[in-house]
Amino acid sequence: MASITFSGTTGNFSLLPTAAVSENSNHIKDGFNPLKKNLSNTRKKHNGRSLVSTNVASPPLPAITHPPPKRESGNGYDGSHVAWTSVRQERWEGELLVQGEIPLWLKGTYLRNGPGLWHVGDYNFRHLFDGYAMLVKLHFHDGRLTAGHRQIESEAYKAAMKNKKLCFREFSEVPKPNNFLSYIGELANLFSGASLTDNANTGVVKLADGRVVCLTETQKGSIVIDPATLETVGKFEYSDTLGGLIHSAHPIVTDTEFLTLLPDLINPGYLAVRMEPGTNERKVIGRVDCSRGPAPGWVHSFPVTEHYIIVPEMPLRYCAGNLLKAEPTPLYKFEWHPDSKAFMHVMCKASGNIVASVEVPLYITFHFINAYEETDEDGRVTALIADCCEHNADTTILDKLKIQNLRSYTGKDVLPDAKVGRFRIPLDGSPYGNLEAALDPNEHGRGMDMCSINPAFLGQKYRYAYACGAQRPCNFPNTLTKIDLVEKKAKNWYDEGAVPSEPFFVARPGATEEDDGVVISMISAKNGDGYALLLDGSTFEEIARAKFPYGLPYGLHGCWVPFK
Ligand SMILES: CC1=C(/C=C/C(C)=C/C=C/C(C)=C/C=C/C=C(C)/C=C/C=O)C(C)(C)CCC1
Ligand SMILES: [Fe+2]
Repeated sequence: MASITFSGTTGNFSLLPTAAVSENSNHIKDGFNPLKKNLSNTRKKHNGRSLVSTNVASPPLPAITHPPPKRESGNGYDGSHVAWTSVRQERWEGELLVQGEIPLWLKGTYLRNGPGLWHVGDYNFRHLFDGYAMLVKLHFHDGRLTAGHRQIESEAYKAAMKNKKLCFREFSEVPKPNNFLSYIGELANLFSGASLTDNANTGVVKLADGRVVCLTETQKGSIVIDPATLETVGKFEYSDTLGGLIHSAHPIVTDTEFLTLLPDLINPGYLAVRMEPGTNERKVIGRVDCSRGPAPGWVHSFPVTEHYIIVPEMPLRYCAGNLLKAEPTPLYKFEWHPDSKAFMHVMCKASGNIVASVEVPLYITFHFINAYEETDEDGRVTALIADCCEHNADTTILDKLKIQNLRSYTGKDVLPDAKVGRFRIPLDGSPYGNLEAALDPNEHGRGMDMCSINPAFLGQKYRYAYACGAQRPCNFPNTLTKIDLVEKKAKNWYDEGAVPSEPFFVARPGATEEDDGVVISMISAKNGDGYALLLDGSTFEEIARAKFPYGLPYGLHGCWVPFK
């Protein structure tokens, strides 16, 4: 009888395949079945029920595995932390044993998207953002937790699995042409967008009409999934004729609309567009022209206030030349143009008119946290405040996120400093805006990214943000941090050697305080474990955790699908 162990290159990686209770269960080496370990270790009474980690709810599934790449491949892989180790199984589902108490009001599914597979065959990808998208779900019901993961079946992923090689252009990876003719064909495909990836590995949003869409920065990488099964339903096809190839990876999604920005690489600028629930048609609200620089700035996310869309224009700009290159450049598809300056543009949501375009200090941000309007005593809006995770205008963060750098941590403090950058954008016609730290960055170890807020405070004056900070030395943000923007203080959660993913706030139904709710994160632990963690949104103390039967790779952004 064939037996496959999943002992990985880390030596501490264990994975309970979905096939554990299926006809494929012979694929698990007896002494290595973590289900057995769980059964013996974790039969406990909880809320009067006997809880064991079991996957009996899962239907028999094919055991599609992703064998780890050979160590000898010579491109930097040393398998040092489970956060940066590809998941071995295409999918899994099961109930987790919960330590602590999950509040009974927490009913629904937390979904987290992110790269989960960083190799095809023996070829290792170079950058964190190259990995093939993997969804993780945590389904909370009656104080219990059913979890799972599944690869998103994008064209890029399916083609790589079928042909055992990279077939589409990813963030830093480009497929190797077989010959000169195919190179020419490849260039043509690039202009049409055909060779760009649809690997939707960045975020996941629940639209007001109930559809759940995974996203990346290519428009074609908008993929509808089923939040219960994590199955790939199909492409989200935009029915309009706006064209373009890329968009912001972080649309603003509310009960009434979906707003996003489409950078225009031909006539440098941005289109702000709106899509109504139940439709696939984006309509133009307005346009911002870039007055300086050869191309628009990278726009991974953007903030909104009640009445305005803020269009950030960073000096880290898209670069058509770099898009065409076969090998990654130091700044990938982008270029740093400090001479072209940095701007914040303000567009009226209702009219599409630009009401301010101010020059601001140079900055680098991927993630805006929130924004709101400042008013005078007559209720007139005098300025906008926009907060972001700001990397001190230093582009080196992109390099630090190379997989090889993440995997080869030596204990030295190499994470570049970051802060909560607070922009003040005057609406009185002044040409300049300010950018300052909203609190002393030492409060959060000078690490700052992957943020969430109470969604009821979107576009409103707010007090709390949840993000990943740093406890130094480190090479990656390693704390969960609650930022109090009024007291200018941070409270940090830390587990030595652990890599936590974005803390996601879910408000308690009926809450009247901004921080009344829970914060969900998934942790890739030092010993190779993976666990879901629940912190109290107010005290920031742990209230529950639940261990997966396998280690979790790092993930990016999540969303909440409430139980109906
Ligand atoms: C595939 C193409 C592109 C893809 C761009 C992608 C996938 C961008 C993803 C960006 C992400 C996930 C940014 C996250 C930042 C997180 C940070 C800084 C965390 C820091 C921690 O300290 C384009 C580049 C759009 C070009 C076309 C092809
Ligand atoms: Fe992001």
